Amino acid sequence: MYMPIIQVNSEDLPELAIVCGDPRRALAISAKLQNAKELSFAREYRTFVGEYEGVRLAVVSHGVGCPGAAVCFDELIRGGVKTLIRVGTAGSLTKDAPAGSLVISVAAAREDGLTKQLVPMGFPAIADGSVVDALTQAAADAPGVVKKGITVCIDAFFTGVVELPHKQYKAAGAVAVEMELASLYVVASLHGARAGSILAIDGFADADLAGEYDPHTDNVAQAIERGIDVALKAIVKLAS
Ligand SMILES: O=P(O)(O)O[C@H]1O[C@H](CO)[C@@H](O)[C@H]1O
Ligand SMILES: O=c1cc[nH]c(=O)[nH]1
Repeated sequence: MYMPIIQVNSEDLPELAIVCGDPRRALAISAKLQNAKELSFAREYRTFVGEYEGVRLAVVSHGVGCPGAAVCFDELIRGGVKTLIRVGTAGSLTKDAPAGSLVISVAAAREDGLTKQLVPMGFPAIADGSVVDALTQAAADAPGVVKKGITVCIDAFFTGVVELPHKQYKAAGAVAVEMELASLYVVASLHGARAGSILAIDGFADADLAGEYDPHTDNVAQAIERGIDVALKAIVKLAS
């Protein structure tokens, strides 16, 4: 079966996948695979396949925001992918997870516009327990701060004239903010796939904590690198 948006044939897709926003990050992850092969680069969707420690996986970029990412997740799952780990970046809501930390997301608050068009708002956007466990075990030896918690998925990155709900989610104990996990968890649940995520913190998203935003530091780059390594180790655990 041909997946018309990501432009990949289902016959070429393995059952495990790492997904990420940035096509350049997909390329960087593919460089850690054996026998890596690029299948397509259509719009923001760049797809590689390869092996890591003998396990076949795909690495696919999904771009920024739930609507575009959901198209990618939907096609991957319809193409036979059964397990997806998102390796992303996020803004922190807690002093306990400063820039350079890693966050394992257990569930996402649905502050996006897309998933309400798929399921009623009462439906939770939740990570799969086995994926969370695999990420937690894989991260046990990772240096630096690794925090586990609820994340917020929201469409707005910059503020307009309406106040964003970051303060309320921070007060409720959410740990980080990003832009695609509601769609990943909802689409995976709707189609019987399992999904989870590890996020590198690139600054504070809450105005009370935020300083100058610079996601391009060595500290953040190293956290992304650690997140990729944790996700690859988790993929191996989930394959067995
Ligand atoms: O680093 P990625 O995976 O792109 O994730 C985060 O970064 C982007 C915003 O800069 C959004 O896609 C957000 O979810
Ligand atoms: O969505 C995102 C991603 C990274 N950092 C943020 O503050 N927000």
